[in-house]
Amino acid sequence: MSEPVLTIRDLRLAFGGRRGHPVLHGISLHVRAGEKVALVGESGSGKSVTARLAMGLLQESPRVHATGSIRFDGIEAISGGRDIARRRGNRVAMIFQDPTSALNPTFRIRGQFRDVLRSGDRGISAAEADRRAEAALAEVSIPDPKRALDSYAFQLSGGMNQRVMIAMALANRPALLIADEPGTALDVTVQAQTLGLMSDLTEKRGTAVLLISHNLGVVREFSDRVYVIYRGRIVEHGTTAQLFAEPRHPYTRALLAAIPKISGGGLPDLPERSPEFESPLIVHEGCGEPVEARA
Ligand SMILES: Nc1ncnc2c1ncn2[C@@H]1O[C@H](COP(=O)(O)OP(=O)(O)OP(=O)(O)O)[C@@H](O)[C@H]1O
Repeated sequence: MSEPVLTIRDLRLAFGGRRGHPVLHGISLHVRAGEKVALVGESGSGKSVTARLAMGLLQESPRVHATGSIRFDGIEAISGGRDIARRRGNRVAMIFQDPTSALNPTFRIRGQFRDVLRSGDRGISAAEADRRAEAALAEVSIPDPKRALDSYAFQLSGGMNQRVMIAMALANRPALLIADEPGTALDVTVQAQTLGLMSDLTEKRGTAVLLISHNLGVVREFSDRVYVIYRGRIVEHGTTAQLFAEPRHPYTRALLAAIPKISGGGLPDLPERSPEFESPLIVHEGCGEPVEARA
């Protein structure tokens, strides 16, 4: 089995300092090279904060108290100091729920694309950056890449912006893409197209993906393995096949039992808390922590 590109161990997070509001209670997960892994759970369960910590986007805030370990290519992101983003370079990229607000409204796509490419290749000329940007946009089926490069995000549709964001995220060939509910801010058709595109491109390039989702239908289609998160704890993990065929945790069962009753596979209205949902973690066979992460 290949090495994990991302290994998260016993990740704990509180907002408002050490004695503040606890949000994560010891998350452990890993993503191996080329693997598609989903983190699924309802709103507020801690999916986005896990992704943001993995990207090094929360650590700097004085209100954030995080412990545990997030290792990416051997680089520690929790205790790694201020230059995490630089040292991690372009090996990890992220796409967000709402592409239009994730892109900078005051710069044309061309300038933003150049910045992204220059962060991966400092010596790249403007002409070469534009050539690569056009090729990247063509790859995500943008019909007129030159025109898209000359546009501002607000001049493009949500679906187009989503494609631009995928193209930018993959432009420097990251080893891992973290996708936080991509396209959920858009309509369902665009969301499905976005996932299809992301799936095709990452598969073609062998990019590992950590997909954050509340949508079990999407998870089933997209991922090889699934972690189910409930109120800041992983309650079950296994291969997608294992989890859907033989869900063992009461919370996972409750989620799955509700799928046919809801449109689009989103999470149903479950009771917010149930003593059953606090049952211990269940790990399916063959889905334990990687050996190298146990030490
Ligand atoms: N900056 C913040 N300050 C204080 N609390 C926060 C902050 N960001 C998130 N939280 C809290 O952390 C918890 C987890 O939030 P998170 O955004 O990770 O949930 P989520 O599972 O991604 O939900 P959603 O699907 O709605 O995005 C929530 O209770 C949220 O209120």
